This record gives sequence, C-alpha cells and structure tokens, in this order.
Amino acid sequence: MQASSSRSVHLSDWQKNYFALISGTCTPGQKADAYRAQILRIQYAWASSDISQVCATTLFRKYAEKYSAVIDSDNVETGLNNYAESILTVARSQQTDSDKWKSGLSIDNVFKLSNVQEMMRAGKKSKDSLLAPADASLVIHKEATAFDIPTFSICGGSGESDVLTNSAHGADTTQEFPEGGPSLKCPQSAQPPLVINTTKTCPVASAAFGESALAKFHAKPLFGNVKKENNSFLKGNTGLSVFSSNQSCFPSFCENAQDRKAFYDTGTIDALSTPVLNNAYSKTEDNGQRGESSLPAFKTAKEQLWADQQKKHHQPQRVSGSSYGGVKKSLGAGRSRGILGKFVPPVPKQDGGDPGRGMQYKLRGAGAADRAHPMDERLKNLEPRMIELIMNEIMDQGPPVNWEDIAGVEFAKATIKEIVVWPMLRPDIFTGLRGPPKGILLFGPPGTGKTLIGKCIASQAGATFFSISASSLTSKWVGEGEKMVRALFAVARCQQPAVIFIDEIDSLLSQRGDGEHESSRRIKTEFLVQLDGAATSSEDRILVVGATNRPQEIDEAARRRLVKRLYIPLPEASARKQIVVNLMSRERCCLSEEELALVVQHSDGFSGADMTQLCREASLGPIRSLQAADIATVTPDQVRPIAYSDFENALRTVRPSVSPEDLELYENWNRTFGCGK
Ligand SMILES: Nc1ncnc2c1ncn2[C@@H]1O[C@H](COP(=O)(O)OP(=O)(O)OP(=O)(O)O)[C@@H](O)[C@H]1O
Ligand SMILES: [Mg+2]
Repeated sequence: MQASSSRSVHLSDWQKNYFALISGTCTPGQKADAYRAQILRIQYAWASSDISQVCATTLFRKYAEKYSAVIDSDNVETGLNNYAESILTVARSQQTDSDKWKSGLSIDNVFKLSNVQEMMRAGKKSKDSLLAPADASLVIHKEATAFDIPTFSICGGSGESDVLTNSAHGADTTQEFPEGGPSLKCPQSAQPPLVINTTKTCPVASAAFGESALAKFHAKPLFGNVKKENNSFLKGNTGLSVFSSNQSCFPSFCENAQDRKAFYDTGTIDALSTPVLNNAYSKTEDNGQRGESSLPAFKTAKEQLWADQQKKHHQPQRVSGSSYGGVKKSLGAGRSRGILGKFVPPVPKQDGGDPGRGMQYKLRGAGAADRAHPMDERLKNLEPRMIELIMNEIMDQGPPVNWEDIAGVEFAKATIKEIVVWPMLRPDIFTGLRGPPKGILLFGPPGTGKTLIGKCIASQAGATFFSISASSLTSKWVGEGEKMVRALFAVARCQQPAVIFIDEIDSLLSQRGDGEHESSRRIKTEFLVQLDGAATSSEDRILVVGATNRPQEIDEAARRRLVKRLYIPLPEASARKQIVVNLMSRERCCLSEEELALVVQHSDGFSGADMTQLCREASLGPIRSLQAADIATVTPDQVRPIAYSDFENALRTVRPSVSPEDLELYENWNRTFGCGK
C-alpha cells in the first residue's frame, strides 16, 4: 500500500514537472532545474526498485542529454552556457602552462576578442540591465571584501538571475562561493549578458581582474596540488552549482561542456547499475598532506601526470604496520565507476544514522577509515607485509563486468543477484532467515564463465572484492599459506562488505589424502575455520565465492560450507548466439540472420571460451584472404567484413574443449550436490 502511494506521489510530481517543461513558459534556468529534478527522481525511483535498471538507464540518458542541452547551449535565449567563462579558463591555463611561453590570450584582452564582444552585444540586445553600471563596478571593486556583496549573482542583472534568485536554489548561490576566492565569483556567475551589462565598466572589470583579482586566479595551481580552498573554488566555479542541491548527481568537476560531455560519455550512465561503488570522496593534496573533500576535484590529464610524478618521487616508504593506513590504490570499494559518486542510496546505516551514511561507510571502508585508525585492532597480530600484499595484489581492480556481458546462465545470474547483490545493497531487508549465505560454489566445465561471473559480482555488488587463485595460496607463499588465509579474512573483515573470490578452489579444498602435503592441509584447515567464523558471525558481511571445474575433488567439509552450489553449464544455443552477436558487434561483420543461426547450430557443445575462440579465428579470415604483400599497405577499411565462410573455416579448426563424458560428470555432480533446478 505504502509503496503504491509513494509511487503515485512520484508519478504526480513527475507529471507536474513534465507539464511545466512542455508548457513553453519556462526560462532556461527553470528548465535546467526541472530536468535536474527529473534526473534525481529517476535515481530515487531506481534505488527504491520502482523502475527497472533498463528503464532507469534509458530515462537517465534522455534527461541527462536534455539537461546538458540547456546547460551547454550558449544561445542566450535558450541556454545557460557562459561563453566568457571558458575563454577565461583557457586564458588562465595557457598563461601558466609554461614558464617561458605566454599566451596572447590574457584576462586583460579576452574581453576584446571579437566573439566575446559578439556575445556581449547579443546579450545586450536581449536583456535589459537591472543593475546600474555604477553598481556593477562597485561590486567588482569590492572583490577584496566580496562577502559583503549582496547577492553577487545578480551582478548580471539578467532575467536569468532573477529566476535563479527566486528559485529555491538561487538562494544558495552566494553560499557556494568559497572563502578566499570571492573575486572568482564574477566569471563564474556571470552569464553572458552579465558581462555585457558591465560593458561600460568593462575596463574597470578587466583592471580588477588584471590586478588584485588576477592574483587570486593564479593562486589556483594548474596542476597537482589542489588546495582545499581551490577545491572549493572549483565547486563554486562550476556552472552547475548555480542550480545545485546537495543531492546533485553531477560531479562538480563538470566545469564546462567538454567535461560534462566526457562525463556522460565515459560510461557514467552505466554507473546506474553500480550506484554504491562510486568514489564520492576525492583526495587532494595540500603540501604533501592528503585532504579529503566531499567532491571529486576534476584534474586534467596533465595535472594527473604531474601529481603521479610527484607521488613517484616523494612516495613515502611504506613502513610496517602504519603503512597500512596509507592506502594508495583505490581498492575494490573505492573504484570509481562513474556518475553517482554522490548518489545516496536509501540503505539505512546500521547504527541508525542517516540513510546516506550507509554508502559513506562503505566508501570510506577502503581507505579513509584506515587513515583515521592507522591500524585496526583486528590486524594487530598479522604481518604487515601480508596485509600490504593483500591490499595491493589481492584486492581486485579489474575493469567492470556487467551482467549483460555474460551470455546465458540465467538461473545462476538470478540466484547470484538474489543472494549476493541485493543483500549487499540492502542489508536491512536481508536479515534473519533471509540473511545471505556465506559461501557459494560456482562449478562447471572449463571456459563457461565462472571467473567472469566472479568479476561481475565484484562490479555489481558494491563490495570490496578480493580475488585470489587457490594455487597461488598454496604455491606462492609456501609455508605461509595459512597465515595468508588468516590475513585475507582479517582484512576482508575490516573492509566489509567484502567478497572473497577464490578461483580454482579445488586445489585449496581438495579431499584430504595420505599423500597430502602438511602445508596444504594446514591451509585447508585454516580456511575452513575462517569460513566457519564468517558463517557464524551474523555481523560479518563477508561472502566467499569459490569457482572450480573439478567439483568432485572438493572435500565434503568444504562442500558443506559452500552452501549454494551453482552449476555453470555449457552455453545453450541462445547464449552462443548472444556471444557471437556481442563479439561481432565490435567488428565489421556481414552475417545474415540465417548464417548466424547456422553458426550457432554448428557450435553445439562449445563453451563460452570456445565460442570466443571461434569468433577470433573467424575474424582472421578477412586478413588471411589478403595477399601477403598487401598487408603492409592495406588500410583498415579496405579489409573486407567477416563473412559466413570465415566461420565455416574457423569451425574446421576450433573444436569443443569439453567432452561429452566430462559433461556427464558435471551433470551427475549437479544432480547430487548442486542447488540448481
Ligand atoms: N557465458 C559467457 N558469456 C560470454 N563470454 C563467455 C562466457 N563464458 C565464457 N566466456 C568467454 O570465455 C572466457 C573465459 O571464461 P572464464 O575464464 O570465465 O571461464 P571459467 O569458467 O572460469 O573457466 P575455467 O574453469 O577454466 O577457469 C571469458 O573471458 C569470455 O571471453
Ligand atoms: Mg576460471
């Protein structure tokens, strides 16, 4: 009942907003506000499962584009883009790009540029000044004590600023301006007409910028050490902050159109599927000290390079014990996966705090908490070397994998979502009997996507992900494997929620036998003890996921602890088709629907890995059909598309890697111990 009434509230809000937008009476500022509100609603609706992920993604993309169009348009009637701002940015950047070289563009002469003048003229025509020039110059002159400036946002005197001032967000505009950076306000808040209205005082404005104000511009380092105040300058300087509410889903680094574009283009939309994973806090450096800001500061590639080099040269030696606090890598939970860095999921915090804190807890789990408490009690008795190894090598940072990347295995995917992903996202609902299992085993023939599923869990569950191959536990740290296991679980406990993925788990948990080596027996025992510990402690949110293609070798004690045993079978026809379609979508390929069906038909018994190999082989066909001499000169678009004949040839050389007898074994084991249907 409650859910449906909240849904109808959403719906009516949505509709109201929508009608306001299409009514044609909105100013660009109101439009931007409205689109932004729609975007937030989409997020909330998705987070509270009112709409599906696909629907959320589509709506999000649609409204993000609309929002961007208003923000980026430099048409003074329909958009909000501040042309002068980007010019000023260019001028500022270029001036200090090199010690020796100076750009012809400077703050002083930028207003003289013809296109700036043009904008000024356009603005002048379209808007009437609400502010006498004398007032404007007063404002600018007062920059040294800019906090006296009463609503600096009106210095443009445009209707736009009226809207903003009248809007709920408008009132915040002046608050956005940081201390120490007041003189930066004018270029920020100045919409094009704003500059125009000060045309008469422009020389005055330039002088102000060129002299005292300029000193402050230059206080912002272009690379590297972004000081806190500058960071807040960035915040103040973003065009978006004019409309911002604290729940903005847009990072404040979207300072200009290009940034925003890059931001939308870099898979940020996909981040809807991983809302919890975003790195909402960013590290800035202040004289070597790390500071945190609640917003990620945008860095150019050059700034990043500079910062990296600084780090390399001044990297403090890791000292045992306390070095643990100085985590450098962004770990599993800290991975940045796009847009929703500030997204606040409705997951109540365990200690009853406000809902948004649930995520911060997790995000900070990977690093900030460690800095606050350099050495967790639980890690006290462990070797720092091992802790460091785990943090650096075992915490996974691979590229994100989506559920759609895994073809077929629908049952396993649905089960995993139910017992892993959702409980991690909503621990408040999955309590008591609904509590998630602590151990899962993925078993099946080689090359069917078990490891891929492990990676996908890492990306989707929002947990810190530890990925280790069992053979490295037994061979890499000879004689120390059990210590490693203990350390692994201890670190995971400090980084909850955590998923420990153990590939080839059979080599760790194989049946005890006479010939068994003492050290592997000890590792196995330690592992079972730890797994039991994790299973019996209801507070621990640690999940162990094992993967094996030899399930029959797993010790019965271990089998019992891996309560959910999911069979990952060979892909069915539809899944094989999906793999071919997925892979071929990135290539030039001219398979007809019938030919595709034939490929699928002839690849019966192939694993996912075999299908990938088949496609690789087929993709070489067009190259092989070239004359050897042509290879040196041919351009990529002269290479013919992949055709059915290439698949026919490939099918002659690529064979299924799983025999029917092996398959029989897996299916028997699944019937006996598996948890599938
Ligand atoms: N279901 C699938 N969908 C898409 N690609 C797949 C699938 N299964 C396997 N592949 C492809 O095969 C490759 C190998 O898969 P993966 O390593 O996950 O297999 P595995 O089951 O872990 O094998 P093994 O038991 O030998 O470790 C993947 O990188 C992917 O390219
Ligand atoms: Mg594998």
